Amino acid sequence: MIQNLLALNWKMNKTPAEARAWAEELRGKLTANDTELAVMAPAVALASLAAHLPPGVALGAQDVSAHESGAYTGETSAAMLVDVGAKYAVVGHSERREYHHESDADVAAKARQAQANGLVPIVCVGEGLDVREKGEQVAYTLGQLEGSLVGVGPEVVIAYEPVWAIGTGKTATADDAEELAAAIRDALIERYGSDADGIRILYGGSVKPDNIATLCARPNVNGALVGGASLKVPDVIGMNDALK
Ligand SMILES: O=C(CO)COP(=O)(O)O
Repeated sequence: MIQNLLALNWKMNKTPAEARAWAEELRGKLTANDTELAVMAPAVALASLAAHLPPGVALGAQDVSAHESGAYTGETSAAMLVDVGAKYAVVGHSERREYHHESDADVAAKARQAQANGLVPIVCVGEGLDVREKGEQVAYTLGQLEGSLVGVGPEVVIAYEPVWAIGTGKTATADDAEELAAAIRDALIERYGSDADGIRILYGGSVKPDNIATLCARPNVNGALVGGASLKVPDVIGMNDALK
């Protein structure tokens, strides 16, 4: 049985003060279940969250540099993220791929760098609307996955996020999510053998308290990567409770 991961991607929302208020509001409200909860916060909010998150809630970054250290103005290294208490780093989110032109090779380099420093990369893949309309979502997404995992070990989380479902209110059906998650699982088994057994595959795209249970009930979907619904504590409690 793989433990579900509820990964909250705040994107570019919340100052450190707002992050602290969110963490304090969350305190005492989480009922224990088998789900791991993790917050992917803006880098400048990580220290504040590390000091104020309820025990057991993990911390993550939304990106990480592909480089160890040095003259890379504006970047944040994996070692810095580990030092501030992060366990995870999202890599290859579709917004990074689109707005920052990150290629699969860039994403793989970031994932390798994360792993080399003990961070668990959450590698994002998923097709756009044009690909979905042509029915080519499986081949496209598996191609992205292959390129994004070059040299990357099995200590990884995969997030399937169809771009057409992100922030649009259009959720993939549980069948859509499972179709891709199962294909991703097969590709991971081919790549890692039995080491793939424990790899969590998340679904992301307009996940909310009222649809998360259905999406994550499928055998190959082991949690969710949530944007909009991660910002308000009652929604987070609702999603966490729904995964019981
Ligand atoms: O991009 C996402 C999480 O990484 C999904 O965002 P929404 O949940 O807002 O659709």
